[in-house]
Amino acid sequence: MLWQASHNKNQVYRLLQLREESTKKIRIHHKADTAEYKTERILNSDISNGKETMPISVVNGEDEEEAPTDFDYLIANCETVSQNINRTISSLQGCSCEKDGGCLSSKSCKCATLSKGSWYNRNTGRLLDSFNTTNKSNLIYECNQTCKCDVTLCPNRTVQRGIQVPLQIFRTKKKGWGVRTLGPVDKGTFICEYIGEIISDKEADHIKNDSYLFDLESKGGEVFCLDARDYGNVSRFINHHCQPNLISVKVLVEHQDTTAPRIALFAARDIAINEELGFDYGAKFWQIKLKYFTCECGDVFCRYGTTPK
Ligand SMILES: C[S@@+](CC[C@H](N)C(=O)[O-])C[C@H]1O[C@@H](n2cnc3c(N)ncnc32)[C@H](O)[C@@H]1O
Repeated sequence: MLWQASHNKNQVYRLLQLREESTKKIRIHHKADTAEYKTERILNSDISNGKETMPISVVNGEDEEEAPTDFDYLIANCETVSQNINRTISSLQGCSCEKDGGCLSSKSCKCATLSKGSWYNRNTGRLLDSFNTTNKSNLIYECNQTCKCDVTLCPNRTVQRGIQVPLQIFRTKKKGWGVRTLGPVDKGTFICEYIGEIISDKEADHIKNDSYLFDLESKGGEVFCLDARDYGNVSRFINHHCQPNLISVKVLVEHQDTTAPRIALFAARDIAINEELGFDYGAKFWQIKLKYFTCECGDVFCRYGTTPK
């Protein structure tokens, strides 16, 4: 009887082992097969904990890594030491447009005049093709707290309205975490802001992990960087791409100190559902990082891969 019991126990154990092995095989088989059959674990249904306008889920169909928890999710830039940024309300210029009537009309809207034009489509809020994204000193002045326009109707408040497209953090094959869109996105759509801690360029020279830095490149005055290592949002997971589907635009909202603009990421072209998002980290990043790893963007025109074209 004892033998029988232990025999049965062994059998059950072996059966369980076999089931586990076959499950593993199925998972591996599916992994090697088409992406559609991948077993994807939902690790977090909203890493922002309700802070964003839309939930940001985290999934992993590649390895055993759990959702990242080593940073604080913020939806606005922060400082851990006070920086020399002019945030006085008296230096803020706003428009006197009634309701939404005049906003974005260069003739009467002060914010459009400061922006040297109107750069958002008044119906969709999308960035217009006419905005020159290659000139990094171009700035968009969104309407602010001193403007007379109606906040809900004003067409010059795209970035301050927050994320409007469903985004997901997912495990990539070769680049750690990445971000993709769960719906199709039209060219010019605001995707998300690059959030981080505002630090001076001198502080940036001495930080241990420089992988999450975004250079604010100011001409004259203080030079700041955004460091998303410890404080950031979904954008800290967006990888570099040599032919990116995102472009960055400097935007001023609640203060107009041009040395510390907000960084908004917009769709550089139409983006397909489930497509990974990427922006160009710039030559400075790769000058340092090429000593340690090469670009895995996989584009035929990749500039920093193992076989640069
Ligand atoms: C701002 S983080 C992006 C999120 C990162 N993948 C993660 O898992 O947290 C930048 C780091 O991601 C990786 N990365 C980003 N783009 C890459 C690329 N095109 N090729 C290889 N690694 C990349 C590098 O390790 C880089 O230092």
